[in-house]
Amino acid sequence: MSKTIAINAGSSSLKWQLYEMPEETVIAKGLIERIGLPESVSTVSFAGDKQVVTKAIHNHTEAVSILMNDLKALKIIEHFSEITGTGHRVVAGGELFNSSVLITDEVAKQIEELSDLAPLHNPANVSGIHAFRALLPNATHVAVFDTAFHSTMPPVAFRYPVPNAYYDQYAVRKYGAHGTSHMYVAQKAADYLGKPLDDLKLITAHIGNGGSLTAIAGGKSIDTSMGFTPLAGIMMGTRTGELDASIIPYIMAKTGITDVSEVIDIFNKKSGLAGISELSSDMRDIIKSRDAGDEKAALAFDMFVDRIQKYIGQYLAVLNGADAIVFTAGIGENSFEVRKAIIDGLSWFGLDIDDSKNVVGADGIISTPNAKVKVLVIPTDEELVITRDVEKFK
Ligand SMILES: Nc1ncnc2c1ncn2[C@@H]1O[C@H](COP(=O)(O)OP(=O)(O)O)[C@@H](O)[C@H]1O
Ligand SMILES: CC(=O)OP(=O)(O)O
Ligand SMILES: [Mg+2]
Repeated sequence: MSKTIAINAGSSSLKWQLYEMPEETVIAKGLIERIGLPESVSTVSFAGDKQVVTKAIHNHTEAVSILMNDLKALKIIEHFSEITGTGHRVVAGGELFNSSVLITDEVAKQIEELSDLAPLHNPANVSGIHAFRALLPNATHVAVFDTAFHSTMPPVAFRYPVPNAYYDQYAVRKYGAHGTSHMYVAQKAADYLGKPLDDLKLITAHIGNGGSLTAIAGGKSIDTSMGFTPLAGIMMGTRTGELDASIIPYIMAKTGITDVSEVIDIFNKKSGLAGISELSSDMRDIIKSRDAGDEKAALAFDMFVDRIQKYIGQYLAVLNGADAIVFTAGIGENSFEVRKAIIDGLSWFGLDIDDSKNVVGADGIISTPNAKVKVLVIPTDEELVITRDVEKFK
């Protein structure tokens, strides 16, 4: 018996779970959310109790300190040395990492150097790695990459139509993200549908603060909406998703911004739901304001839904039809409003939501029995996938 902790740093959150392994028993888990927003919330569940603390948490380094402090203060563990394994979600592995690896000084450096491919994420992932390697010098530390699952994409999907030299010399290509989540919910969907994953065509929609859709055939990622970095694809909490690259020099010329990284920073951090609503990046806030009559929040909601519908349309084409669409992550798991708005607009494709199943706490199939393409809600478990990978190195 030994304890392993999985650390999942997202753009707005830090999720962790401490497991007794190999039993996969969850000893305690935590969710630090709304990082960087007013009223961040830290929730720890342990021994049947739930502690919820609301306070400003400015960045992921602060979130990691809170987590470490809680482990001892809440008596979840007596000594840090009880933790013999740590698994770290790393968003970008580039072409260097196609599977999980043991973290050495060299690997930690490489992950840091890959930050250009995930500027909101890899630096946060690295801060968790450094903190835990310093705290637990004798534990097994493993990096689990979001991009690994997408390494099966064919060139027709992962190449950009730019001159070949950019790929050949600089590896400019689509890498995707959220791979552990897409993989996990695809496997679960096969269980729900009662068919082998090998025989299924699925569209998985991981919709959180960051979000991506993946076309999965026979359990393999064949296309995904995130790109060279997690800026691409659907509209997100603070990110633009897809847009015409010509906008960049145009905005620079019009506004007088001279540093291109400033524009990219605006596209990463001040756009998406936050940019259109001028209110919040958080879908709960958007829905509340829309319902209260706020027009900008309503437009933000509608644009968000529109972009997801378009990717579903694309992937129905890429897969030449699909057996099911799976919703997961913060918004996909929790917002029946978002799910309904998306599916109601796709009835021509044989999608039909069952309102009595599309409710708070939905889990499993939420489409009607006659729907040609099934719709499912499956809570993701990136932490479990990460922890299982740590065990392979122990
Ligand atoms: N009950 C809910 N209704 C609507 N949206 C929700 C609900 N709970 C969480 N969300 C949304 O989920 C998003 C965060 O998703 P999450 O997967 O945790 O993000 P991250 O990308 O940081 O991992 C936020 O936009 C939040 O508003
Ligand atoms: C890659 C990415 O956007 O991750 P998250 O949704 O956790 O921010
Ligand atoms: Mg996430």
